[in-house]
Amino acid sequence: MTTPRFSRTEIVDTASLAAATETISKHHSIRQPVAIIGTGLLGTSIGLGLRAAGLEVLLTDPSPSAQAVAEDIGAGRGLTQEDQPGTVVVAAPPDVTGEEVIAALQRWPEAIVLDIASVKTAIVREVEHAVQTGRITPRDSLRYLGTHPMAGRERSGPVAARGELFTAAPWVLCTQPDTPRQVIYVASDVARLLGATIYHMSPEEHDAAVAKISHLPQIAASLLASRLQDTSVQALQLAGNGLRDTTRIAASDPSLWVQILTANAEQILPELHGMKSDLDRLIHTLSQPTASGARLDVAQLMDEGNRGQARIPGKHGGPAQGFALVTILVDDTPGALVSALQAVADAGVNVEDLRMEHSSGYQVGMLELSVVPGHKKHLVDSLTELGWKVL
Ligand SMILES: NC(=O)c1ccc[n+]([C@@H]2O[C@H](COP(=O)([O-])OP(=O)(O)OC[C@H]3O[C@@H](n4cnc5c(N)ncnc54)[C@H](O)[C@@H]3O)[C@@H](O)[C@H]2O)c1
Ligand SMILES: O=C(O)C(=O)C[C@]1(C(=O)O)C=C[C@@H](O)C=C1
Repeated sequence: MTTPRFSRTEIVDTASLAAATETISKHHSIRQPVAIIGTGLLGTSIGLGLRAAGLEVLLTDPSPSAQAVAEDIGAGRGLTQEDQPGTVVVAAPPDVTGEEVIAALQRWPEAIVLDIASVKTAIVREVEHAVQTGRITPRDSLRYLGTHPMAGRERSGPVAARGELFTAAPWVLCTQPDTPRQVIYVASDVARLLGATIYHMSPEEHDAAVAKISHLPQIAASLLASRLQDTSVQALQLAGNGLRDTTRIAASDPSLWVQILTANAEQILPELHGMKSDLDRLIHTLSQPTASGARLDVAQLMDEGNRGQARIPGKHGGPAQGFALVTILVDDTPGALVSALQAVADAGVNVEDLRMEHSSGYQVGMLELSVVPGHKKHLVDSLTELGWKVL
């Protein structure tokens, strides 16, 4: 069960397809109802997205309040003993996901069972072990497919859920050589209906990739933010975007990350050693900053960072697209943000990305919009004409 069928990564850019046709096809092969096991951030977001696509969704969570909130915000209705889901999505913490997958395969002998945990090899091994010990049959295990949506937030629980969380996000399907087509279709359709971009990888390829692009960034952000514990309030007041950009995910749930990092330790360790050697190099260089070659070495380190950063794909996949930034000063009053965005819409310009910055002590915010470079001048002119202050 561990040999990858896909030696290369296959990409089906469903988000671009959807954009081209302006609508995501609602036709799908998902067997209903869909049961979601675990109604935290991810489970509830999936429920909301599938409900919006018109699917029947059943919810269950050992925390009655998490389940009640998920039901109240419209992610589905409570699962009952009599229900026979056709598809099950396990959205529980990683260290109980394997057991929940096995329990679902046992309890609903016809259902296709997916999980969305952040690590994949450990869970595949648990399912294999359940086959070896006779808890489930090899045939049962074929109804399971491990998946991972590469979208989330630094907050947990159903209150933070959003049905649009997965729009244009990568969604990995850890397809195995013997995974039946029907199971792949169902998993693909779940991701596609939620607006995600599908990638096929083996569990091992997945875990190696996320060690670099998700787990190391989390560690770096946590270690960096940890330095702030003893930083004076006066110094923290000066914090600008640099600190905010590099520490957002340090607010993530520690119990989730304990599970992720320990489950993928084997893949993470080489990344940590690589980072340690870069740090050692910088410490060595900066301990004699005026020595011959020191400045060159620092410049090289920064340049290596530039090169790595430039390789991160942009919003639409592929090479990073350099959007132009337009910053508008917006009053900190109700409705001001809506008016600003309406003015942008009236100018006929699409917003590729946006963020809001507040300077402490001021009653104004800075609305930073990313737009296609060719549209920048027209947008700035239109907004200025309407009386908006564009920085
Ligand atoms: N948070 C992210 O950014 C993110 C992104 C992608 C994937 N994931 C994965 O999604 C899964 C859920 O993460 P989350 O962020 O939604 O966490 P969360 O803490 O918001 O929700 C987890 C939910 O699972 C419930 N739960 C605990 N034990 C359970 C069990 N045995 N059976 C069923 N439910 C159980 C909890 O009560 C809670 O409501 C994890 O496996 C995580 O690795 C998280
Ligand atoms: O954007 C965030 O807040 C995330 O934590 C998302 C993120 C990531 O991109 O690393 C974190 C862990 C998950 O397994 C998947 C996605």
